[in-house]
Amino acid sequence: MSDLAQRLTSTQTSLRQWLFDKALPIWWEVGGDREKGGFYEKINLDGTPCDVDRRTRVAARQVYSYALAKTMGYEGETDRPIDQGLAWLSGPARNPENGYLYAVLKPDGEVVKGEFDFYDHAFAMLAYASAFAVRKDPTLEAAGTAIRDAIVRDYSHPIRGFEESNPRTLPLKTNPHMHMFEACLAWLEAGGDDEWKRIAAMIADLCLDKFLHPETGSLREYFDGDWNPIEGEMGRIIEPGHQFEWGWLLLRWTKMTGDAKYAKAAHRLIAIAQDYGTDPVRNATVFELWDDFSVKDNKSRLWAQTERMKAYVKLADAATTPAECEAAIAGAVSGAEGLQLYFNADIEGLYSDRMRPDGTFETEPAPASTLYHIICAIDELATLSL
Ligand SMILES: O=P(O)(O)OC[C@H]1O[C@@H](O)[C@@H](O)[C@@H](O)[C@@H]1O
Repeated sequence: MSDLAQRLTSTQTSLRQWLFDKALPIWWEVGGDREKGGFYEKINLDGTPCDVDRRTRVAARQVYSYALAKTMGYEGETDRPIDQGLAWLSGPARNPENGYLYAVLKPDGEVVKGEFDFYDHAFAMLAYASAFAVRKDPTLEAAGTAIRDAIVRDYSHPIRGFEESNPRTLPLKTNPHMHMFEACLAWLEAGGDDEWKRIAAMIADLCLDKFLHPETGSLREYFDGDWNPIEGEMGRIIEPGHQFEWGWLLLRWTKMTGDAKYAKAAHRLIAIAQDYGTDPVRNATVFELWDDFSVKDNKSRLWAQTERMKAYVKLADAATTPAECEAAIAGAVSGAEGLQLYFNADIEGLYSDRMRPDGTFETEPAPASTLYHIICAIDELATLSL
């Protein structure tokens, strides 16, 4: 067995064990709030729940995580966490007057941030898609499409894409579009209707036409109302984690559409994130660059390592030669080894979120929102073989 094949098998095995034996149990047994419903936002490093304000995306992401766990063959508890997350989304987090979701709640359900947040709604649609994929319950499809149709009705940009609020506030952001795209792809895979396809196609083209820098092919974050990069420093920010994440999505979209232009864009995004946004010394993808590819913020968050893995898995899948495939697998394995650096908490199943530029980690509670990234990357890695 080659060295790479050995590293692949070893990361696949140890990550799956960590996920099934440690992480999924603790993020339900401790992370699920049996009393007030929903999920705790974080778990303290001593293994106790950290009962701070809750972002709605956390309940949505936990639904996704436990639905995916079920499809991965995890035999622990999945139905109860899925039910508890869905109950939070359709209960305390939902404004009964208009069906939109509040973005942040106090643990007792009091609304902290009630304004429309496109990002959290994208995750709610992803949650319904993943629950629908494992249950085929038509009420889940109805809930997901109801959110989508309301957003199309109330928040469509006059030309294409979506607004952040109505009336408009700027900047417009690529990040929620990325997660809307992700939700659309999840719905298409789960058998959703053609409107998901229309929106996915619209976002993919908006990405290629406007989000990407016409000369360098990098993806920027913040835009004015006409989809030009916003003036000043904000318009120059590039997140390597997002280059990988869009790369992963665009490669999936290439497979669905057969159109090579999306793959070309994805290859470039992944190369940028690797060459300029990944520190070989720490084996860590960093947080932010400027659009000339100099480093803006050298800390490394866990989620970006999972995006690196996911992007390389899809590159391996799309490879046209054995050498290309092997290089992509090497990228995925290196991402997996980078991810494992974050699994350094005393209580297994918890993790660090932020690595400092010197390679040490911030000591802080583990965020629940990260499990969704990890499980997706582990599931993707499991598809590789050498
Ligand atoms: O910071 P949390 O909420 O855990 O999310 C982690 C990250 O997820 C990614 O998919 C991106 O959307 C990032 O912008 C975000 O920061």
